[in-house]
Amino acid sequence: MAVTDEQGKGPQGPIRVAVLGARGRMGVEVCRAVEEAADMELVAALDQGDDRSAAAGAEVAVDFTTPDVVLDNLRWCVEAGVHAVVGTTGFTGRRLDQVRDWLAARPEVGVVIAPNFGIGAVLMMQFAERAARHFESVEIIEQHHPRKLDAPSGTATHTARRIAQARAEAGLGPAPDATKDEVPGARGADVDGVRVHAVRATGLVAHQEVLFGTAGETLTIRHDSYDRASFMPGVLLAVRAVRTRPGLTIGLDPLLD
Ligand SMILES: NC(=O)c1ccc[n+]([C@@H]2O[C@H](COP(=O)([O-])OP(=O)(O)OC[C@H]3O[C@@H](n4cnc5c(N)ncnc54)[C@H](O)[C@@H]3O)[C@@H](O)[C@H]2O)c1
Ligand SMILES: O=C(O)C1=N[C@H](C(=O)O)CCC1
Repeated sequence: MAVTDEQGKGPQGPIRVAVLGARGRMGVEVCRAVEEAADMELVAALDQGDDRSAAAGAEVAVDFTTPDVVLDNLRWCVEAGVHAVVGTTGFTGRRLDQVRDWLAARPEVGVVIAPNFGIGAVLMMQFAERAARHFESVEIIEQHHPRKLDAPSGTATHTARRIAQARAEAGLGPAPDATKDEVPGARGADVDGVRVHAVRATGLVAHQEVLFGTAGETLTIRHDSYDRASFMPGVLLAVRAVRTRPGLTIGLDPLLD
């Protein structure tokens, strides 16, 4: 593994980065950001059907593919000793345990999996977690472009889990809801007891509102990504950090702190 300093410019030069999903909406943006970063070098830009072994020369692989292929990519990275930064969604608790198992056999490898690399989105989730114990009601409304494959979004699912955990720790029960008669789906998905509503519309990129309510007041915490450029500072931050963070890091929070 290459020896590099904190900025990535070590005796062996810039951080060698491979991008998986390079022709996708995020992949194109990540390739551009890596090429523009003075301390990084794009050594492989791979998409479906390409030979993955071209990424073996990378120190860090960035994966923005699809939930059905990401685990296979990640397993390959860990086994090849390539650190991984993963933005692809679909990580259930079981999938994360699977990644931990692979990492146990390669403890020097680092993996960062973040449902959202937008700094504003990371703060929105932190604020929502902090507010959670003060409000009896909470619902999440996420809005995305219509070509998105998964619903609800990884960000909304992650936010809901964090809110549910904070509510449980505060001893809050289920949010009040008298609904008896429901058109299926009208009340959204139930993620750990938190209702999540997924909107898809042309013109949107990635947006989320967390709506809290209690007697006489509501609090809305909202984040908007209008452009995929919003994710790039977080992706580059993770690429720089992952080499010195062996094991699994979930979310960008520990890197921001
Ligand atoms: N964490 C974040 O901040 C963040 C931000 C945006 C999107 N996402 C997530 O990233 C993922 C990708 O989003 P997108 O909008 O770029 O999707 P996309 O469909 O535009 O791109 C996915 C790309 O992966 C490629 N691909 C499929 N199988 C592959 C394989 N086996 N190897 C290499 N490439 C393969 C596809 O051909 C495609 O080019 C989604 O899960 C999305 O939810 C996360
Ligand atoms: O465009 C997408 O797809 C996005 N996916 C992530 C999610 O599911 O939360 C992050 C936001 C954009």
